[in-house]
Amino acid sequence: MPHIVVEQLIKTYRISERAPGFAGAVRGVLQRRHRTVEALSGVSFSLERGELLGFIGPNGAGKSTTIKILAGILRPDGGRVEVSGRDPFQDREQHVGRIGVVFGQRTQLWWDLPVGEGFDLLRDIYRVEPARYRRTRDELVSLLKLDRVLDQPVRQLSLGQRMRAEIAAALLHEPELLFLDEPTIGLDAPSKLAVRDFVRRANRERGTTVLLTTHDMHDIEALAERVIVIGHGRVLADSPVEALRSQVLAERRLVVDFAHEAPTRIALPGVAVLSREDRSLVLGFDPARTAAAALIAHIAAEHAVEDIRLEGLAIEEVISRFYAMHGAAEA
Ligand SMILES: Nc1ncnc2c1ncn2[C@@H]1O[C@H](COP(=O)(O)OP(=O)(O)OP(=O)(O)O)[C@@H](O)[C@H]1O
Repeated sequence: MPHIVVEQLIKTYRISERAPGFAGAVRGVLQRRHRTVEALSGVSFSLERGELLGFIGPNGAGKSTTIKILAGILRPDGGRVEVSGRDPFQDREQHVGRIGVVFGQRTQLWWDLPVGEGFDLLRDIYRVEPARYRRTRDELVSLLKLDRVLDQPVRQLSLGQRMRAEIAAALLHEPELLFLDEPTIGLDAPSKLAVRDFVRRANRERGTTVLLTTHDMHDIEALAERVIVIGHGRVLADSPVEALRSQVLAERRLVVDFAHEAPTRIALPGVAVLSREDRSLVLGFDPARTAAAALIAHIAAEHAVEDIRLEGLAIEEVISRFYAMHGAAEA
């Protein structure tokens, strides 16, 4: 049985509107006007135990709404959602004990309490058995390098320290499923690496299922094998990261540095010179017409070559092209 099953999920928000100015305020009191925003318009996917899924999409696509539904915080207006065979909203009490949630923009710790005391409170809330709690806490404190901040109130922590504390807090009760909503937002490079490394280990070593949303495509490249792209409340793609790359870019690039002046053309089907400098060429080629290996073999047989490398588009470029292709970004 999959860990998460989501079928045709629908969620609409009602927003009250009022006309500007005093008259608008008065009219608003007498007669409320509402507008609806369809955040999810039929989202379907499933996730197996132990998977690490990148859940991406432009601003306003519906990612956080989906996570809130999966976490049992929001009730969907339509469709089916099951996590470990349970309805997250209906079975909230059992559900919260099995999941961990990190919202990068919000804290689940107590602002004025020292980090260590916040952890102890979570132990009580989740009713974690004391010996087990100590073991898990000590492990998390050491892996996430939190020993020096345990006595500090959360409000005094740097963003990187706070995020590491948040991740530890979400894992103290050893959840089998972890939702990470923008866990690396605003972090410096070493902190990002530390968070990524930790998430990878939790997934590989403990088998924790992870659903990760992020705008940082390096997170995706470093962690996710599979991505779901959502836009305008719908799933636009659900595929391995590599497949997405080739879906966006049929053409691939080969850069060749020659030991002599670069030729002006390479006479093979589907191969074009994209740019040329005295000793180097950038070639675009369609791998369906000429495979990379055949192209490289052809060039090496005909010319003295100093260096040759295949170039893919950076994942960031792949995703932004994908959003553009599907008109996924907000207008
Ligand atoms: N509490 C709310 N009340 C009204 N509208 C909301 C609420 N929460 C989200 N929305 C709207 O629902 C849509 C989806 O929002 P959601 O936060 O799920 O997107 P997201 O993909 O997480 O975006 P981002 O990348 O900007 O965080 C947006 O149009 C948003 O304005």
